[in-house]
Amino acid sequence: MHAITAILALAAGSVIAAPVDTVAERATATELNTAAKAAGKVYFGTAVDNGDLGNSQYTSEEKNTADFGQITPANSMKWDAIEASRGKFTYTQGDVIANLAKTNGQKLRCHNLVWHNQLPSWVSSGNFDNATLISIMKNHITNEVTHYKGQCYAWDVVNEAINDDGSGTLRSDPFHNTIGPAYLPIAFATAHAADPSAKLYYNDYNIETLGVKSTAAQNIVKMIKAYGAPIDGVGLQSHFVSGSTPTTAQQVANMNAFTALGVDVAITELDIRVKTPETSAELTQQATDYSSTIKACKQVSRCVGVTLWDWNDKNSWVPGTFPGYGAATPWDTNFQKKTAVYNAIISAWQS
Ligand SMILES: O[C@@H]1[C@@H](O)[C@H](O[C@@H]2CO[C@@H](O[C@@H]3CO[C@@H](O)[C@H](O)[C@H]3O)[C@H](O)[C@H]2O)OC[C@H]1O
Repeated sequence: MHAITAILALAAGSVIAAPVDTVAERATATELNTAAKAAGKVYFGTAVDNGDLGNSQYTSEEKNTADFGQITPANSMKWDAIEASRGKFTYTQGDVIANLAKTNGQKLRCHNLVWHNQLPSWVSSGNFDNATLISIMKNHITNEVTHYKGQCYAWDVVNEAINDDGSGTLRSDPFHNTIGPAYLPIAFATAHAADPSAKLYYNDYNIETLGVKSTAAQNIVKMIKAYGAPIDGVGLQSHFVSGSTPTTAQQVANMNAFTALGVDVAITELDIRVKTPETSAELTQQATDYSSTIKACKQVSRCVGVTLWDWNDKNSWVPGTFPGYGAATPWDTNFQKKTAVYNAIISAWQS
């Protein structure tokens, strides 16, 4: 169900096309992306991984823009995929995802430029001095952002810079260890110079409720701005566990702390894992947890959209990463919709 476009005549001779979101439209938007847009959001989307594209059941749903108006490459734009050897840039796999977005009319969230994981060993073990590593990082960012210039709605510029030890300090990784905290504003300023129209995000997990790590992420936003570099948003990854997913109120309070700093927020990697084998009671709880999370984004006007990581249990990274857990997405391993979860998301957008 697409938004009706009304033509509003304003001043003499000037005509502006504006989307009209009517009550009737909101009530009849019955797919994930159409419902999100009817609720005023920019998109509802999903991660897409190149290795999954050989399956026609997968691709026919992946390109269904009624459900997914946005896609994120799960792996193919990461440093190890793009610049596995110093100065040798390979865009084949990233281009496959970028072209899918273009062909299907989906927004592209580009992911990611600077991260301690999936970083080739020539960078992680290179023991470069400060000036050399700054030059390597800037060259990587400039080359990749320029290659995708005009195609990325947003870039996750820096991923997961904060420690998990409850200290709120920056992670010990090659960038922080060598360049210091300034690597963050340098990365954002470099990305902006290469594509001024892409929205630039800091993206992390366990920053979805107020607390030490969320405060550290807020401090990153402040620091980037204090250096005079641009930052447009914070990505709340939202890899949740069913039964201990934060409440709507907790997520809203946290989102508001970020938006008070003048940035957007987005739920960038939503999945809600359950202990496997899953019971029907657990799947009912999971539907409630999806609902709580969507309601939070619905209630915060600067929460621009939600991305699933991934949309189905067959291709989800969860069972391989969190042993004993799975069934984390709204579609099962046979690509069948989990009706309770799917409908809970739609109802939450309509709430
Ligand atoms: O063997 C690797 C395999 O382990 C790798 O898995 C990917 C790891 O990253 C996953 O995405 C991240 C999940 O959470 C956040 O921390 C990050 O922001 C995301 O990038 C991705 O879904 C997995 O497929 O894939 C490549 C294989 O060579």
